[in-house]
Amino acid sequence: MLIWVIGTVFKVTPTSQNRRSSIMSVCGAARCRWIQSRGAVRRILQQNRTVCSHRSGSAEGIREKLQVFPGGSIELQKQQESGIAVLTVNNPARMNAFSGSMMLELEQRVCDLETWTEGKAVIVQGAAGTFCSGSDLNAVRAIANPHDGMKMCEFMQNTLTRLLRLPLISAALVEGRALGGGAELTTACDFRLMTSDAVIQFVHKHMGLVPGWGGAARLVRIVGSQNALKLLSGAKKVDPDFGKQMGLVDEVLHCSSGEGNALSHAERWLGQFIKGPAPVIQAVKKVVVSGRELPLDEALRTERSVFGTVWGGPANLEALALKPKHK
Ligand SMILES: CC[C@H](C(=O)O)C(=O)SCCNC(=O)CCNC(=O)[C@H](O)C(C)(C)COP(=O)(O)OP(=O)(O)OC[C@H]1O[C@@H](n2cnc3c(N)ncnc32)[C@H](O)[C@@H]1OP(=O)(O)O
Repeated sequence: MLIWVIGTVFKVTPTSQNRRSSIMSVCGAARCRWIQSRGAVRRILQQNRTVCSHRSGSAEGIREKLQVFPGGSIELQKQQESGIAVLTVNNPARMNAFSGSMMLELEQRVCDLETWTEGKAVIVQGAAGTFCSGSDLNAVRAIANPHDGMKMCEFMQNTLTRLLRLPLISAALVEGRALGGGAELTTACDFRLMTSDAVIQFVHKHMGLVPGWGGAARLVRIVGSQNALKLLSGAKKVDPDFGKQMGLVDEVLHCSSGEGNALSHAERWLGQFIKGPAPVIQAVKKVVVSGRELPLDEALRTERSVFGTVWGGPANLEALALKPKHK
C-alpha cells in the first residue's frame, strides 16, 4: 500500500511525457515549462483525489466495526486568509480519545486537506486544553482480538501516513497530555510544539502493547533508534525540555493557558515558514516528503518534477523582476 501510494503520487507516465513534448514544440521554452508544470501539479492533485476516493480493500471490514463506536468528532477549520487549517481532536469527556467514528472522520478530514490547493499549513490540536489520550479504551476492549486490532492499525497507519504526506506543513500543538495513540499522532506531523506543562508519553508498554499506528517507525526516524528504544521500553514521560533535548520537540510555547492562546502562538511560530504563495510552500513540502521517503534516484526525479511546477511560475518571475538581494 505504502509503495503504491508513493508510486501513484509521484509517477510520470510515458503518455504524459509525449504530451509534454508536443506542447514543447509549439511554446516558447519558459512559457512551455510553466504549462508543463501546471500539468504536473494537476496530475499530482488528480492522483491525490484518486487516493482520496480509494478505499483500501484490506481495511474495508474494519470500517463497519469502527462505526459502531461513536462519540466525539474531528473538526476541520480552514482559514483561507492565512492558509492555515486547524484540525481538532474533539472528545473532551474522554480526554480526546479516538472513538471508532473519529477514526473514520479523521480519514475524511485528511482527504479534504489533500485537495486544498490554497492551503499552506495545518495545526493538529486537541480540544479543551489537552491533546489526545489515544484509542478509546471502550472501543479497544470490544475489538481486542489480533485480527481486528491489525485491521484498525492498518486503517490508522494509512490515514496518518496520508496526514504526514500532505503538501501542507503540519504541526502538532501539544497541550496537556498526548498518550498512546495520541503520542503516535504527534509523530505524523512535521513539527511538534509543546506548551510548558505538556507531556508526550508512549504508554503502550504499560498496556501490554507496542505502537501500531506507525508511531514507532516514525519515532525512530525523528529521534533515532537509541532514543526511540528508551522512550518505548521505558514508557518515559517526555516533558518539553526532554523532548527538545532528544529532537522530538521543535518549540516550547510559553503561554498562559486559555482558549485559543496556545493556538495563536502556534500560528505565529508557523508563520515564519509559510510566507509566500501556497504553490511554493506546497512544493517545498513535496520535495521534503520525497527526500524523506524515496530512494535517492527517485527523490531526485521527483525533485526535478516539482521544481518544474514552480520554475518560471508567477512567484519565480515576480522575484526575478525585483532583482532581490538576500542580505
Ligand atoms: C495504538 C494506540 C493504542 C492502542 O489502541 O493500541 C492506545 O492508544 S491505547 C490507549 C492509551 N491511553 C490510555 O491508556 C489513557 C488512559 N487514561 C489515563 O491515563 C487518564 O485518564 C488520563 C491521564 C488521560 C487523564 O487522567 P485524569 O485524572 O486527568 O482524568 P480521568 O482519568 O478522570 O479522565 C477523564 C475521563 O476520560 C476518560 N478517558 C481518558 N482516556 C481515555 C481513553 N483512552 N479511552 C476512554 N476513556 C478515556 C476517563 O475514563 C474519564 O472518564 P470517566 O467517565 O470520567 O471515568
